[in-house]
Amino acid sequence: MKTLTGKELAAAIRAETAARVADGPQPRLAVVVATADEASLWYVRSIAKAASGVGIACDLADLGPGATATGIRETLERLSADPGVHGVMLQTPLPPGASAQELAAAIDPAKDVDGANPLSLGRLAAGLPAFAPATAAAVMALLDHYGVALEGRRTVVVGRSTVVGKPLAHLLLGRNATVTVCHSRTRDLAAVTSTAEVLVAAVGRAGLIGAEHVTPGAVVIDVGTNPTEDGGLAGDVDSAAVADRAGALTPVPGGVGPVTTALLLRHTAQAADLR
Ligand SMILES: NC(=O)C1=CN([C@@H]2O[C@H](COP(=O)(O)OP(=O)(O)OC[C@H]3O[C@@H](n4cnc5c(N)ncnc54)[C@H](OP(=O)(O)O)[C@@H]3O)[C@@H](O)[C@H]2O)C=CC1
Ligand SMILES: Nc1nc(=O)c2c([nH]1)NC[C@@H]1CN(c3ccc(C(=O)N[C@@H](CCC(=O)O)C(=O)O)cc3)C=[N+]21
Repeated sequence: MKTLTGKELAAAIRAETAARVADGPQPRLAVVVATADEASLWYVRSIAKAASGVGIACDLADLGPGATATGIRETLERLSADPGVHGVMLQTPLPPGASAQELAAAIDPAKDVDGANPLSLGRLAAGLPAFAPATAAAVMALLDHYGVALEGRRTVVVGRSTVVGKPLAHLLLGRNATVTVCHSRTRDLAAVTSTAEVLVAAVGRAGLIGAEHVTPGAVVIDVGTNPTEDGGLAGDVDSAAVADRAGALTPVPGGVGPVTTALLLRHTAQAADLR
């Protein structure tokens, strides 16, 4: 089995972004946070660090876990109207009573670098230019980087969230793949995923995908980032179990994650250019 690492691809995307940024005025990304979730805060810190590495300014608007939907909306509206800000991202999870889907409508689509505004998803579905959620874009970038053919091929996405599964299904359709989307109500998951030549797991359950879910030779992309008891990170795929069956697998950590962060920054540089 081949291991499809994301670190080199992420480094190449960051280098390309840094070169692009060096030519013009400094792009600015604003990240709105309203959570104490440790995994989420880790991601925010890694965005800030990577941004500074490529010459993008990163502002954190930390409203805290007690933030209200109104407070979050007003912050998103203010940042959307601020000509000095080029990218706006609303980090999830949000406090109870605040809906990411509803609030994301307050992000100017021109600054929606994580593709969270429903308008961005609609444009993506219609085949119009739009920012895709960085994670969905990262899956496509990894498939392209490793030369995985998509046209006409059977692809199965496990997970239908607005951040990953749904936008990814549209991106795959746009490349003429044959796409099946599974979720928690799917009957006999293994029977469906076994049809996949390309299988993407975006669920959030460590080790859900085992040998019985994978057909021999399949390319498997693991989006899951599940915290383990020892402070580590596990994917949705039981990598030891599928090692003898999969043709290729992305590792966790070191697979989709680093590419996601790099693409969020590329999107921010693009948003600054397009202004
Ligand atoms: N590396 C990265 O850049 C990123 C990683 N992630 C990770 O990806 C994973 C998914 O994230 P996200 O999409 O936000 O998660 P959500 O919880 O929003 O969605 C999970 C999806 O999985 C489905 N699901 C849950 N249990 C099962 C099951 N037993 N069988 C089949 N489907 C199931 C759900 O179905 P239903 O709709 O029916 O509830 C839902 O569609 C998480 O581990 C997250 O941490 C997320 C974003 C970025
Ligand atoms: N609006 C929104 N968009 C997101 O994209 C989003 C979000 N909210 N909320 C939280 C999740 C989680 N997420 C990760 C991204 C990168 C890594 C990543 O790079 N992880 C490293 C390892 C980290 C470690 O070792 O702890 C890796 O996979 O190599 C992880 C997790 C994006 N998310």
